[in-house]
Amino acid sequence: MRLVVRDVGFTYPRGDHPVLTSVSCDIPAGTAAAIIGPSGSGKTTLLSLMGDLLPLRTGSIEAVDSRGIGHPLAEAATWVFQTVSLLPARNVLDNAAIGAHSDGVPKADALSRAKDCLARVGMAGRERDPARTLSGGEAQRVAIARAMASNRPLLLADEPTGQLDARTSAAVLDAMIDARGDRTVVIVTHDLEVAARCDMTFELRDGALHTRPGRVP
Ligand SMILES: Nc1ncnc2c1ncn2[C@@H]1O[C@H](COP(=O)(O)OP(=O)(O)OP(=O)(O)O)[C@@H](O)[C@H]1O
Repeated sequence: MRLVVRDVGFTYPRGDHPVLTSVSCDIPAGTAAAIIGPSGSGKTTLLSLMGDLLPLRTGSIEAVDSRGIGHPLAEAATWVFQTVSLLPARNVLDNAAIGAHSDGVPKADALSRAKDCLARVGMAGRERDPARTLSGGEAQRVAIARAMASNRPLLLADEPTGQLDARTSAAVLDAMIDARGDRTVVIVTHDLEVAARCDMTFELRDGALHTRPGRVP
């Protein structure tokens, strides 16, 4: 799914100044894009607009398929949030399968996909553990596996590896990016190492996006 953002501005209802003034970008299908920028520059705000978690008032954001047909952002997007939420009493496998299953993937397929994605993020062998027994970084990896296992064509991730050490973070990101297929991945991060693993990097500064060189050769 191609993501086309045009002239997006945004001011919070009680905000005294615009967080975003004129944001534009065009992210082709199957691309992993990083959004970096100083704290408070509006990265999470922009990601929330991309996933229709905040109402868009100025500009446009479109998720367009290969036939040029636009799709509702809320239906196209799956999320990895900064603060992970898992169902604490359910096991790791059920948590990882829940996104795909609730989107209509038959249960057996959802479980098998979830198992594969858990292995990719280094959680093989932990499938039967209750989610409440996981560390923060393990829970974060299950949330990433849950998003990877879903069918949705747009993966929006807000600091997805913030609780992982550098080595695990690199391995998990590579797994997420390598498994993207046609899925478009947008990652908000402070970490330039994370951005360097993506195909494109945008810097959000003074309310606008600036393109930076992408993946480090
Ligand atoms: N609900 C809200 N109401 C009013 N202002 C808000 C709200 N949420 C965020 N802001 C403000 O909007 C600005 C951008 O916030 P946002 O969380 O998008 O930045 P960010 O770049 O993701 O920051 P960080 O890197 O610190 O997570 C900040 O000045 C913040 O205080």
